[in-house]
Amino acid sequence: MAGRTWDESDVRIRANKRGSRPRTKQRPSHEDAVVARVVAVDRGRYTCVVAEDGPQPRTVLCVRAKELRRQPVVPGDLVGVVGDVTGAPDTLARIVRIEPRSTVLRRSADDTDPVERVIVANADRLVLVLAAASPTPRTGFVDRGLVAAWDADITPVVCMTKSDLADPAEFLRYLHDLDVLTISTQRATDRGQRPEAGLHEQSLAISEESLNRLRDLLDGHVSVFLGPSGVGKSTLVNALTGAERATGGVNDVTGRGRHTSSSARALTVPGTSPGTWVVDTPGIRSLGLAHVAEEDLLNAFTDLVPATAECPRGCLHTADSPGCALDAWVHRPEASPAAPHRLESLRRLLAASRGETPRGDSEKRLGQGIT
Ligand SMILES: Nc1nc2c(ncn2[C@@H]2O[C@H](COP(=O)(O)OP(=O)(O)OP(=O)(O)O)[C@@H](O)[C@H]2O)c(=O)[nH]1
Ligand SMILES: [Zn+2]
Repeated sequence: MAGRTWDESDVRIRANKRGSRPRTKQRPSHEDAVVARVVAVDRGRYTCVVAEDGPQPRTVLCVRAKELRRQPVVPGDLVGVVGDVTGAPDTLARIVRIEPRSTVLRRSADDTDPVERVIVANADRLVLVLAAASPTPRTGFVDRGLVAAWDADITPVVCMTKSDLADPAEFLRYLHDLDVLTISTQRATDRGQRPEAGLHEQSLAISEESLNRLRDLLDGHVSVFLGPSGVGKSTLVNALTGAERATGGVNDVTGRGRHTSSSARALTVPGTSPGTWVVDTPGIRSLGLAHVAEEDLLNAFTDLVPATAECPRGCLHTADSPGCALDAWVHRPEASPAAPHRLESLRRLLAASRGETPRGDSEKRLGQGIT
């Protein structure tokens, strides 16, 4: 066999040899399926984009094949689609396969709800949106978001909006020792800078400099945006994507443009490379963490993990856990100067994943509220 190179014909020969197996047991292979990205889900109809990397991506409306009935298909999913995939009006294609997911962002309705739902697939960034002021940023929201992101193997980003109203630096210090990307955005001050006519006239204009930095951060990624009400998430998503989701203030008067659907949707970002998506999550304010295992959280603190070997069996590593080795370890010379802060962060996040909220009721509502 030396020097023999394999090619496609070899593969076919081997496949034929196995062809005597009863065919009925084999699922249809749908070799003709084209790969598409699910961008929106609405009452059994899936809006998918075919050829997202090509010069002419097109939108195709799909249903889910019977054999996939029990499997959730969510925005961000890459799926195999057969049938009429031209995207012509009144055509309906069929999703026959869900490609393996690189990540899944799940949520339980709250910390005690054992039922978890996949809300977005294949995201690699979770952008936690907070305002520097109005409303006052809450640490609980960030703690919970970080837990959700790390648990799902998604890179968290903290985005502070309204930095024209207050300096976000103080709040961002809270994230000091955590390996978290941060960015701040603000409204445009230049009165000459207007949103393109008719595009997002309802939205406040965001500074072009902020938007450029954001686009750099998002480029080539699938980013889920999550934020409490009123932080300016829609304003930001509109500015980035040219979408027209109603923003606070204006719609209250006109009642126009309010989207009633609360499911996530993926949007492209003009000015970025193909494959860049922003996933908007209207109506989802936070993520219940009932499904998050504490070990997974601990594993995000790679510097602290070895020290837990000295903990008593079953140690919860909380401040009042008897004999937790972490307390002493963070003050040892070999630990980094940041270690005590890191331990504080870990404990905060462990508390969040257990549904404990150290800061009273208003924090609790913000952290867990789902509207
Ligand atoms: N000063 C200032 N105001 C902003 C900024 N971004 C958004 N806003 C305003 O904040 C308010 C809330 O913005 P939205 O985009 O509706 O906030 P949201 O987070 O989508 O809120 P929901 O629609 O409740 O989810 C609006 O009046 C915006 O004009 C900003 O960077 N600076
Ligand atoms: Zn311990």
